[in-house]
Amino acid sequence: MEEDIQVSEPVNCRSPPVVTSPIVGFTQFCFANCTVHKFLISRRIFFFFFFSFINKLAIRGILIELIEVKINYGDQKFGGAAGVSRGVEIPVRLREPLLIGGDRWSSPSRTEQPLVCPYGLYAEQISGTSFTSPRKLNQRSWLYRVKPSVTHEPFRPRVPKHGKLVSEFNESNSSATPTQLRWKPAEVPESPTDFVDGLYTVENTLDYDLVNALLSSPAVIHIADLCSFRDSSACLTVGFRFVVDLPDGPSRGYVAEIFGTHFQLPDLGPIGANGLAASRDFLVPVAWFEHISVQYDLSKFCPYNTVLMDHGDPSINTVLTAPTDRPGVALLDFVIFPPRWLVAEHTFRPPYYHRNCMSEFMGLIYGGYEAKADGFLPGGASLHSCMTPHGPDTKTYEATIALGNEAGPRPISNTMAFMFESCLMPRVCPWALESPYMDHDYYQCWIGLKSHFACEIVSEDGQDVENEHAKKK
Ligand SMILES: O=C(O)Cc1cc(O)ccc1O
Ligand SMILES: [Fe+2]
Repeated sequence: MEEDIQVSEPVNCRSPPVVTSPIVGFTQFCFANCTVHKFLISRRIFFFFFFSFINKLAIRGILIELIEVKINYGDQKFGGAAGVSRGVEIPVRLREPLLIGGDRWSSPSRTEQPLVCPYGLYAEQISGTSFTSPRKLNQRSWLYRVKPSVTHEPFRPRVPKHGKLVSEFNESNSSATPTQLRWKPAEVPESPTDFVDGLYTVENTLDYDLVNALLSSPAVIHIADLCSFRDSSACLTVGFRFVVDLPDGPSRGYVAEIFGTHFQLPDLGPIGANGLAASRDFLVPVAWFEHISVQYDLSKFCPYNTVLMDHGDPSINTVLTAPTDRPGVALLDFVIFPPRWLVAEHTFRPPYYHRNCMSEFMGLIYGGYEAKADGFLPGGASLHSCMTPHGPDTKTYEATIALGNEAGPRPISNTMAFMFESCLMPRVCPWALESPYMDHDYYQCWIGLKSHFACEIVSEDGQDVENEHAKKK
């Protein structure tokens, strides 16, 4: 926008800034608790995206998983709280002053709202929680802008032509299924496709009880691959306007959007003060109008893992969590499966077979995934709904058993999978179920699991089990 000026280098921001203008308005009204979208984009776009959630007049948080595209905000300037995303409770430097020209402060020193702000800027508050939220939960930022954000023309609806981006869910556009679902990676379209047209909804979670009881507001999850470096995630705050640019060409990915609570770093409990995602690694621009609220390079994640026996629960690799009112129950956990060493002794090391009362949407950013020898590919996705059984495919199981108990420490490398784990029941959109990329043979990856049951006592070190395997070969 013409009145916007470029103010200073964003702190830690690695990609060079590109000045863009918002040209498209899009307002989304969301009535579900969780929705998953995928998108494919094939051309550079200038995109103005305004997620507006009006149900119960609440502002919510969006998580965008970024793979290859760069996101620039169209017109936000930050001073005061220094671009701290209200969507993520991360202890970043508060009260960072706005830099203009790289060396001068514009943040008012004594008050958020002086009669006239430095440089003649307008002060504008953006509230992430209700005014009266308890202090420890209250989130807001003060922005100092060339012009307040109210200076815009009326919004025009901008809906994708394909009609597969939805935010109001009902019996006709979504259904729940206990079947394990998996999608192959979709191809990036050859025709020019911008972020809006490339975005489509995979699933949502609608919790009627919660909605009816007004305990928690509906939420939407989108999924997308978007970033200029492949290993990055970003947390965007609802209500922010941003521009999506494609400095590195076509991209595809995952966007998860939630409504209900804000993302925050998980408590570390007995892990102690260090480990997992460190707050210092969340890149927060200071005084810049083109930025993502919070950007996080997944390769910085410090994974914890079992060091003696048994396979730990994936929650150990939670990057961000959006809690519900129930302790330990997440509206959405963002969990990753990064490169790491496997060292457990006398242990089945891959993910265990399981049924989870939470639902699991997974995607693969690059490499392979430890539980699937075939079929789960970068850009693909899987959904294991509440209580849906899943686990390693037959090849992985057999290969693991074949290694036996003498398998030494082994690195898992060149991999980055992620999971969106939600307490809500996912409802899948018909176009996702009927997609040509749907892997209709997914169930076959387990059908080959043989019975190794033997009516004899097997020793706990698994020796006899191995013999039994050997006999059956
Ligand atoms: O299902 C999956 O592959 C995700 C997952 C990984 C793991 O290591 C343990 C449990 C789990 O749900
Ligand atoms: Fe799982």
